[in-house]
Amino acid sequence: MTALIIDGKEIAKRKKLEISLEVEKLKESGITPGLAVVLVGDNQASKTYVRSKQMTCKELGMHSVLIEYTESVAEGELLRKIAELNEDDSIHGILVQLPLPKHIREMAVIEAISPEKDVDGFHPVNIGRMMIGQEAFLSCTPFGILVMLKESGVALEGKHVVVVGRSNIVGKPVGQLLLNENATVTYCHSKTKELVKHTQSADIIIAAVGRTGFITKEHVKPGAVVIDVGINRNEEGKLCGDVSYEEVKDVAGHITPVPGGVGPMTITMLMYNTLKSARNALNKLQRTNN
Ligand SMILES: Nc1nc(=O)c2c([nH]1)NC[C@@H]1CN(c3ccc(C(=O)N[C@@H](CCC(=O)O)C(=O)O)cc3)C=[N+]21
Ligand SMILES: [Mg+2]
Repeated sequence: MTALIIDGKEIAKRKKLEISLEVEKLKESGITPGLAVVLVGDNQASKTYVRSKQMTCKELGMHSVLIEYTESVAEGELLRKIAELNEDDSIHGILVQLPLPKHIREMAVIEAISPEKDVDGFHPVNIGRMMIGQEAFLSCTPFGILVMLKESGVALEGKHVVVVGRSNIVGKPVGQLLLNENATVTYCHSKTKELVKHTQSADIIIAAVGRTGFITKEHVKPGAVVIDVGINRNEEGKLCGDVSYEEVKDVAGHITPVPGGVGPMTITMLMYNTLKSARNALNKLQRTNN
């Protein structure tokens, strides 16, 4: 048996087409969705991601601005820029590329972004709202995973999801999002005992550990859905997932590749969130004009 490959790139392409049509409509109402990306330092991977986000904005007819700082920028300067972007009506989404240099408190920066423009869905207000099932910006990677599963016809209700990894930007929110879909969710992490026992009982495994090839065929129940969130680079700079793809694909029912899986969905949901924020801004404008 060989797994069905969940083609993230293809699903992203369809979603981007839908988004671009919505952008067109919004433009007719006089609003162009705008995304501001803040990049600090010259981390090569960060630069690549940021470029890709900007290209996608352009492709979808959205406005984008890039604000760059050197590694030594003061936290205060960053916070002042964010305050300015919060007030800028041409900007509907603000994204500060992570990670930030050590002298900058990431949480202070994230909390400075207006929750209404937090298209990353990292602000505690959006995380909290998502947790209690309220309207919120959903974190892009978890949101992208949810869309991929739905588009692939994977049922979630009553299914056992095992999330391996508990980061604030992937592990924790993806588990919560799938819990909201009535899945039964287990979180595993570096201190988990007998990891294989847990993952072997999973209908869906979300691998978000940050270690190349960490999930092997022994972890996977035959027919399970395996979502690989890993974006590791090997010595040659090649992108590798957290799943040993070649062996797991013979056991799993569905699998996502790296590249071409979760990554393209992450960027697409960022575009979706920016569109949504622009739509919210238009609605607000129309309410105050009435
Ligand atoms: N504030 C903030 N928001 C983020 O959303 C954010 C961030 N910081 N810091 C870094 C991570 C990483 N991330 C990715 C986005 C797209 C791909 C992606 O499109 N990957 C392609 C391949 C890209 C390549 O070849 O390098 C793929 O998997 O097919 C990967 C990773 C967003 N992040
Ligand atoms: Mg830091």
